[in-house]
Amino acid sequence: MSVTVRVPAKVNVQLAVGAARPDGFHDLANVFLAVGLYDEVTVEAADSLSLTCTGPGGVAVPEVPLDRTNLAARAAIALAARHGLGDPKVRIHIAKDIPVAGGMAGGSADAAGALVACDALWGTHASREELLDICAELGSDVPFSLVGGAALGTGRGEQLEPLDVGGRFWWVFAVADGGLSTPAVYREFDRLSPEAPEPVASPALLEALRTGDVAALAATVTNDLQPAALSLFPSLKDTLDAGTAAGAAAALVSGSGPTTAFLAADEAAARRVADALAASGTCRAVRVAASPAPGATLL
Ligand SMILES: C[C@](O)(CO)[C@H](O)COP(=O)(O)OP(=O)(O)OC[C@H]1O[C@@H](n2ccc(N)nc2=O)[C@H](O)[C@@H]1O
Ligand SMILES: Nc1ncnc2c1ncn2[C@@H]1O[C@H](COP(=O)(O)OP(=O)(O)OP(=O)(O)O)[C@@H](O)[C@H]1O
Repeated sequence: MSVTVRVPAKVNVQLAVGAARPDGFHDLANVFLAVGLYDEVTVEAADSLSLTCTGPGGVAVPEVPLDRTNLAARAAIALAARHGLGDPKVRIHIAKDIPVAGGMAGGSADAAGALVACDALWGTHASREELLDICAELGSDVPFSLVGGAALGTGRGEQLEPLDVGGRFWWVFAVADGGLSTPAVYREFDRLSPEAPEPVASPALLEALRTGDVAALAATVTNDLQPAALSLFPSLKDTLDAGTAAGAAAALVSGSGPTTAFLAADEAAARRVADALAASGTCRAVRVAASPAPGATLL
């Protein structure tokens, strides 16, 4: 028997970042929105833990580790340990469609997917709270990958409050040539903003989400990590400019980057922006997706 779980990517429509905490993390006001780009995690019983990963068209994805450091493997190990199952005897396959190291929480999605899939395979019946606890141990973005939709993340982003979304938002994502390390971007943030104020969610942005108002959301999206990502990856400015010139309602770096995100008025506008970005030569690939999207879902 095998179990497959589908998990979404995310974009941060507001990422307000405070000063570094003593534990090295940063307090956030992190408004997550799940978008309709998905990885699928399939698990089946085996003699020992093993992992495979393929991208679109079944090609290998060399950036993704296939050992026990992979977040999906770590999720299986954590669930098995909590339930006294020892080393997990499971074969995990990740069908990856979320850009890797792109600031879209692809690894986090795989962790949430593997957790839900193993829980179903093993019949461990973990409660929602237990699943969220394990997610938070695995990474700051992982709890949101489990719940999907839209949520305000506080603390280091792991404490979630679900948010209402009153409509559909269309996005274009420009995948950069190369990746950015999340810790490196946070370190650059510290260098550029040593006196960062306490992060606060924007009431106008939450209202724009609640009413499904694209123009209002476009006017209120912000990412405090954007200057740091641009400092480490200056050519992202060309991508942002190309999307803006093509008529995007808003252009921003997605999370810690280097994927850039463009909010469009509707699906037709998103397709036009995507075509212009693809022709601009400022990015490696372009994806169109709608939000919100559901969290980890058993198929
Ligand atoms: C940039 C975002 O993707 C926005 O959602 C997240 O804040 C990053 O979440 P993530 O990749 O799940 O991050 P984690 O795996 O928890 O942490 C990786 C590293 O990012 C930095 N980090 C992460 C989250 C946070 N609130 N403050 C941080 O400073 C720390 O250096 C940490 O060692
Ligand atoms: N299942 C996984 N999928 C992708 N990368 C993984 C996975 N497990 C571990 N990694 C490692 O994590 C790094 C970051 O990958 P990921 O795609 O999660 O980045 P990201 O989208 O920038 O994450 P975030 O938005 O949460 O900061 C990769 O370079 C890879 O070495």
